[in-house]
Amino acid sequence: MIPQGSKNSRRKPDSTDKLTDGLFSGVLAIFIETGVSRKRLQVWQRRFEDLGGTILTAAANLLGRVDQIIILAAHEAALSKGINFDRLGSCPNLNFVQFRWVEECLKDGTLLSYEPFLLSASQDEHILSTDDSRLDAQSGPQSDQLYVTPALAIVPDGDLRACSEVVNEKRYDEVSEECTIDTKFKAICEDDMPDYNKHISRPLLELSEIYSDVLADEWRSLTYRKVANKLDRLPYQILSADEVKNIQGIGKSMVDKIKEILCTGQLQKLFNLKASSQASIIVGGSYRRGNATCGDIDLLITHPDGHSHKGLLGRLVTKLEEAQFLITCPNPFTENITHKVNTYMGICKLPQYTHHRRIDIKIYPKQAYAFALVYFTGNDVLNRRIRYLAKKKGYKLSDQGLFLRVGDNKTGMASEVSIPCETEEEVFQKLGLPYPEPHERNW
Ligand SMILES: Nc1ccn([C@H]2C[C@H](O)[C@@H](COP(=O)(O)OP(=O)(O)OP(=O)(O)O)O2)c(=O)n1
Ligand SMILES: [Mn+2]
Repeated sequence: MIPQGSKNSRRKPDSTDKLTDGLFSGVLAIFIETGVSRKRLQVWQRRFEDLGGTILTAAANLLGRVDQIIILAAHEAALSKGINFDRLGSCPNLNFVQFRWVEECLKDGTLLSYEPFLLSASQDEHILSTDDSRLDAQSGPQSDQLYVTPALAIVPDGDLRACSEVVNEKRYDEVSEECTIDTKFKAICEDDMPDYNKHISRPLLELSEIYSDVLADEWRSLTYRKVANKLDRLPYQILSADEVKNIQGIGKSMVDKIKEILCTGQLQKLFNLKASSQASIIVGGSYRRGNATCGDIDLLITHPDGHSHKGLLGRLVTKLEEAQFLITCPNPFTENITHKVNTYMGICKLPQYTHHRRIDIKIYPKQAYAFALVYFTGNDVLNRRIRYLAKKKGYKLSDQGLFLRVGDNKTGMASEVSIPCETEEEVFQKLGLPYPEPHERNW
């Protein structure tokens, strides 16, 4: 539970306080579906969440966990549906507010006071339990039966008469003493919300990034990012996976992942993806041969799953440009469609250095990687020799593979399918050569 007054710099919004992105940031709400069209409800809910609000289900068990929550409903009668007041009962700032408040906030671009939009309700279980025959959702609660308890602070100062028809006079004083507009807004606006759930949201965000940057699965990436954002906005700490079931838009498989993070402190799926993804990267050329100086950087990349290398170069280059490592060139890509090799040829610079360096990044499919490694490790003299040797043996050797020549050697025609080699050792073996370590390839 968030102790009252433990948060610093909470502000009371005023009409000049224009908020946009985080308009509903830190606001926990339960939307009561009764008495409003599903479409309208969905529009409000989407806008509310997009602007930072968190929607909980009516079944949310928040006993002792939150100090501020609003119940949004079309009208007072709708409040009788589906709210478990036992579970919300210890929330000191529980407000019942018309949907119109959301609409007006959106129109105004500011977080408006609840005051003009407050609904009267009772948490008395005898009156508001869903199966209570005394409540009629169509005609609304009978006025003489509805009253407010101090814990349910819904009546604003100076507005006591407005509710006089439905509020038991005897309880009025208690209510007004405890409830002021200030307390209602106390927890809503926060300049710097503590990171209650970063330990859960961080691994989910990492998953989102891997899905987007490495696996090009934007849909999954978005799903994880959305859930991580929802958790970041919560003004309380999630202690059990059961609690996230009550947050709108978090499905069973996500609940399972959150449960795993809470129980084990990590996420096996993330661990596996990290272990298998950004691919296999080797710096080739003179660097790999161990030369003291290098003319450029030759990066060779593949992905072990055989297909995730596709589209990787674009995403990688974008990231490295964003990191200001790669210097954008006017036309940096050359794509060899026939052989499915992606090449970036450009310039790079580390932030702390003044010198720029030439860099080539080449991405190969897994089945060609061993041949590419041999070729781009070089040196060029060795390459010419082994190409010549391969030709004499009836093959054509390139960075793409080892192809059996067809017809007579002069035509240069070769099979389209390479002899499979997974490692450089195998390439040299197929050519009948002993394997030279990279540093032994300076011919
Ligand atoms: N005409 C060429 C050019 C290159 N290569 C192969 C062998 C090279 O070792 C490798 C990388 O090319 P580089 O031009 O980057 O050469 P190095 O990395 O060997 O040397 P440097 O330090 O000059 O970059 O590609 C080749 O076989 N024939
Ligand atoms: Mn080089």
